[in-house]
Amino acid sequence: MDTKKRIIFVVNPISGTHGKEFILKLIERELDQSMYEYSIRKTEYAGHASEIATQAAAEGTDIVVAIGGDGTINEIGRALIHTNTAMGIIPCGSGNGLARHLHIPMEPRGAIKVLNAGKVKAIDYGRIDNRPFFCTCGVGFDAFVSLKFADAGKRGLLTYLENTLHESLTYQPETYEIENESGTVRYKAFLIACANASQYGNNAYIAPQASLTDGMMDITILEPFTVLDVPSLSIQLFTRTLDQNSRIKTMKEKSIIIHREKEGVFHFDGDPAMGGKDLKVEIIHQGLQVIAPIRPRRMPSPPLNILQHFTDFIGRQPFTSTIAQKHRQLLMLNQHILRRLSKK
Ligand SMILES: Nc1ncnc2c1ncn2[C@@H]1O[C@H](COP(=O)(O)OP(=O)(O)OP(=O)(O)O)[C@@H](O)[C@H]1O
Repeated sequence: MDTKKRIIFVVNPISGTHGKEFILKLIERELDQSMYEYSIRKTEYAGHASEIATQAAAEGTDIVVAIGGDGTINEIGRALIHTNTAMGIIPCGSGNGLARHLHIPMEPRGAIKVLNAGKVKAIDYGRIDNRPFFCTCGVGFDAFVSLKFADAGKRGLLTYLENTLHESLTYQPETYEIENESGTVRYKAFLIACANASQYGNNAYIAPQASLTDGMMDITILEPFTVLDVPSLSIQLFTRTLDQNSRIKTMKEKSIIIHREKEGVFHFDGDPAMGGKDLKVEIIHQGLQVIAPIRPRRMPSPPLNILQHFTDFIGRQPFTSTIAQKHRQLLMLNQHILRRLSKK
């Protein structure tokens, strides 16, 4: 009887970085084929990764590996929750928040080694308005940016850049009420982030204390701020100390309801969706199996030089040959710059 485990690699050809053909060759060379038999599927449209993963789980596939970013991970993760199929990750997005939190190496060879080690770990996931998320979700400026970003393809790069940058400068904080078991608290906020993982991606730690296994979500509320707050907020975002800023309020909860003045956009793992005035956000403990490093590498000391960090980020963006890919990468880059702006 064949005792090899079955893996399906799901490639999102349009996600952030890395040439995907190179990764497919590496898989052939580096994956332990005495342990695994594998197949590869490429997504053809948004939502396709979810369909592939749902079918894989129904067929009893052992592991579905996302070759993409947090959007692809969301699609695959939500199809695998509460199944016996584990999710693996070869990080290929522009932010890679979940993979970074799990200490999965950013280089594909290292990520394949993690698959070969085959260590399965159960992690929590969240739901906002019944939509699963694995990294972060929220309302406010971030959700607004995710919506602008989703519309960008239809309206063209220049219009997108112009509108989003302009609106980021004039974005007005809104009033929200957060209801938990002990009552309701009102906040005026630029954004409210509900975090399962500690970061948005690119080591931007919106919820530095968040854990994927504590059954709780870390809520970060960014209250209105002035230009004088910008330097400390931006440094603290990248040095895992944002929770020390006086403009930031934090809570740890299993479940909350966000009440807002009107219906509108929220985001889940960076993708926008429209919702009503009241949004239930909750964490489900250990609902997803993931393949993660046996012993996470020690966390590096907090980076002190934010400029270096930003330069590293810019330097990591490859320039690919087709105009469409360049277009998309520019959009990605802009999205991440805006994400940074939104935390300042
Ligand atoms: N073949 C496809 N055509 C169009 N869209 C796709 C296709 N496959 C997947 N998608 C969508 O592409 C979006 C972006 O992918 P993903 O989030 O993985 O990359 P990223 O945005 O570069 O990474 P990150 O979220 O880490 O910044 C996802 O929301 C996914 O639904």
